[in-house]
Amino acid sequence: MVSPEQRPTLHIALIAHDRKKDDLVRLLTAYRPLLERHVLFATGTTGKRLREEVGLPVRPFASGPYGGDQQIGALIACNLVDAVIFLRDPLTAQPHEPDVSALLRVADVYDVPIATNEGTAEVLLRALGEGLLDFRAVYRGQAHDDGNDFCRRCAEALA
Ligand SMILES: O=C(CO)COP(=O)(O)O
Repeated sequence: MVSPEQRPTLHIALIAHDRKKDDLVRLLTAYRPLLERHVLFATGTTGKRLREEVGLPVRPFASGPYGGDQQIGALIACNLVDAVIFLRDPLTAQPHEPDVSALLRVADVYDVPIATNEGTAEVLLRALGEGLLDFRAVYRGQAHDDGNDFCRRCAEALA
């Protein structure tokens, strides 16, 4: 039996569209002790709220409409993201819809567990707590393009 302290630190991306941000804040407040020991990053406005309202040490990326989804997608393409919680708003058109689709697509390319609604996010967080996502640490960093300097530098920056 592996104790929580022995478990690998995972890289988790956290994103929410505007009308889902309150839901994400509430959800992650409940799971804060679990998340604190992992490397967390988020799109700009989501990250600001998680830092200020939940107290999570979230690394900021650009705001979604300004390329934040693409930045996180680039990390996924380096296989540096182990799980994504992305509470999407399915009822509001987004100006950067192509970026959203691209993020979901690249997560599928790399088989990254991704939750796009609160129900699945709850399941993913419980799985994280049980160690069911630890296998991701084995795959992390195995980019399709070996010797990719961009990915190597990103990995160093996130370490
Ligand atoms: O738009 C987003 C995801 O597509 C989220 O971006 P923000 O966290 O900057 O609001």
